[in-house]
Amino acid sequence: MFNLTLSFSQFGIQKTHFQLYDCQNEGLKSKQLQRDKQPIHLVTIKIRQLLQFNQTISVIPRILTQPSAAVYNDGLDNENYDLIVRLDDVIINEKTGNQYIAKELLGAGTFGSVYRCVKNNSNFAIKIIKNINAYNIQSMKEIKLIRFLNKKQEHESIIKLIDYFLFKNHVCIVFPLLGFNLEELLQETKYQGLSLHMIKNILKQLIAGLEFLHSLHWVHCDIKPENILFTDNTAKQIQIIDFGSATELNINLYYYIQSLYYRAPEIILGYKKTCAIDMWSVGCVAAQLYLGYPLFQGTSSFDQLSKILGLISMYFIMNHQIQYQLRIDPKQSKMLGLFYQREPKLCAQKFEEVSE
Ligand SMILES: Nc1ncnc2c1ncn2[C@@H]1O[C@H](COP(=O)(O)OP(=O)(O)OP(=O)(O)O)[C@@H](O)[C@H]1O
Repeated sequence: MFNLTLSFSQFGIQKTHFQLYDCQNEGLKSKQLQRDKQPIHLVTIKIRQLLQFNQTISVIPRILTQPSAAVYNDGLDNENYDLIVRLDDVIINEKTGNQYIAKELLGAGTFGSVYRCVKNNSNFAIKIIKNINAYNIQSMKEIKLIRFLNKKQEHESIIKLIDYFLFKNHVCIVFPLLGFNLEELLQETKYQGLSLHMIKNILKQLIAGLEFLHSLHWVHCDIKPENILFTDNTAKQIQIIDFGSATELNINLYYYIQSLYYRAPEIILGYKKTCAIDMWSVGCVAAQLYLGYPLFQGTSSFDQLSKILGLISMYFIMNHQIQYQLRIDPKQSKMLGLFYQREPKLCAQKFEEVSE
């Protein structure tokens, strides 16, 4: 909590709620003003009314984390075990003294929330893992793998690790700040799909990154548009992120991996995983970039499999004329050719053929 001279614009642009405290009454008079619930002019009037009393007003910085109510870890965490982070909170690596100042929430996933932070005028992305034991263990594996990959080669398609530490019982992983992800890019196109030239550029880099990962006998296990980010706004270079689900090739898992729309049939059927499961996801991503929407939108594992079989069997059985008569989207059928090549190099070749 800190004192400041109020300026209305400071409040007008808030996306989430903020709290006002009357210092003369030491926290007794708390007003939670929610922009979603009250029109902004009402909020402004209330602030004006408060100012007329010529009181010193302190503002608790805007909470970036959602939900924002304190529940666990002595009030430090919310109901999802996420650390509650406020604007300008300092996230410190106690060992090195590195201080990162929280600026904005970039995204939230299963394992934690990612914030844009600033240190010495440079931007970083910090993934703050939920305070859950299994997730802590998983995040340590993610750190170990990215360190291993970075050490082998600073591959341009793989995210780099900058720092990691424990802060208020949360594992924090510091990455370079990247640009938008492929899902956000599709959103920008109003889900109309990208040009073949752009898809080709993205896929080449994605396949090169996976080829490198697979050559070291690791499988990413969660390739999807949200985990492929451009390094900056020029939208030229991509990087693969989120190695939290990655596993070594020879380790058998007895639970479902991969996000449903990008899940390979052999995983749904319970067969042993190979690097080819990542290539299945690449095929799904390729189709999505072209079509603008996910090719197989199953509602369950079973439904996912039946959607895959439905489309693939059509590809086998029907010639182009029949496809046209049945009004099958020719874009969909064209992209299906990609699914038969699950070896990165051959897939790249096939893509060249398809996109010519
Ligand atoms: N380095 C980065 N720069 C910019 N944004 C990022 C960065 N890392 C992650 N993000 C954003 O945060 C989101 C969540 O990150 P991430 O996938 O690592 O979290 P997660 O908890 O492992 O998610 P999931 O539920 O997919 O496993 C991403 O989709 C992306 O939009």
